[in-house]
Amino acid sequence: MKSIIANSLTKTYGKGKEKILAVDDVSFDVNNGEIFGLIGPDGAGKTSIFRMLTTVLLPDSGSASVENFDMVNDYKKIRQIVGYMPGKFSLYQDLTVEENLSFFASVFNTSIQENYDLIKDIYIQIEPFKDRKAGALSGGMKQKLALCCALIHRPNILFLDEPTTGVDPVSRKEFWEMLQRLKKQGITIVVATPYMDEATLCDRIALMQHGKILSVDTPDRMSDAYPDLIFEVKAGRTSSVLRALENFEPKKNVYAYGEFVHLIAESNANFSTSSVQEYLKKSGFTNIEINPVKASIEDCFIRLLSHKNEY
Ligand SMILES: Nc1ncnc2c1ncn2[C@@H]1O[C@H](COP(=O)(O)OP(=O)(O)OP(=O)(O)O)[C@@H](O)[C@H]1O
Repeated sequence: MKSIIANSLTKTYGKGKEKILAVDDVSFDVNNGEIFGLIGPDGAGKTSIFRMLTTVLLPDSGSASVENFDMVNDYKKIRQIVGYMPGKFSLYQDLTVEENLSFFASVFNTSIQENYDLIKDIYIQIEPFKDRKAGALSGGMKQKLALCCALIHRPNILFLDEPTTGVDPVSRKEFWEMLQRLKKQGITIVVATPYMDEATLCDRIALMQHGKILSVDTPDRMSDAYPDLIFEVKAGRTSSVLRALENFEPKKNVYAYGEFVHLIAESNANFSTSSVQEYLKKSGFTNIEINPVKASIEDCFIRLLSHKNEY
């Protein structure tokens, strides 16, 4: 069963020369009970898609249904069954943790007690600070409170817009563990994130850039379908290795990848790791490390950006 079906959603902002095409003919669907990730850099159009699907924003054209409710005609019904955690901290800074939660519960005619079992795992971690003003919480605690508020009316679908931006790595990991637990309770989760490493924690992902979806699939299938060879190369300073390999042939692409440089070659290219070794040695590099690696989602994304027309 589909939780969300989006058909050719398009959204522009502004007029004339100022006109921005934020969402460009986007279609995708989300299965019931899955964690679906919209992955893309700032400005890709993720928030605009979320705002349309949660009925905060009307599309210029296109349509969508959420749990079989039409985004325009049934917007009131959709608002009852979705939880939305916006990217920017949306809670009332001057209200305490408990007051924020009570407020969001009252908006949906429910109470903290009624749905406590759903948020318990998360709320328990911030309950010791329930009398603290939300504005005085750490980033990780704010995020947990915002998640509790988005869940307090027991939504069928949870929309999380960049929930881990500005959160430390330990809290990020804990957050994703919480999402897996919510998924087990049957909640469909749609999460927008600019972090490529979070893509592998989703069941399926859509890679986005400039308002367009470039590819939709499971993270595993996406990386298995990567058609080229990737070698990670290390030999001292990444920037120097990168500069040197930019002139190496036959290569298809080369870019910095953490402490490595990723060198891409066509699978049928006359390419050997020893020729790269030789080339780098001749260019004065020592301690050269070169290994074939499997494509990460970031590699897939970079490829899609440079080969848009092939897809
Ligand atoms: N209210 C608005 N008025 C004008 N332009 C807007 C408005 N909201 C978004 N945009 C523009 O639309 C494009 C898509 O923005 P959107 O917020 O949907 O992307 P995003 O992927 O969520 O990125 P971010 O993380 O930066 O919010 C961007 O170029 C943005 O500047």
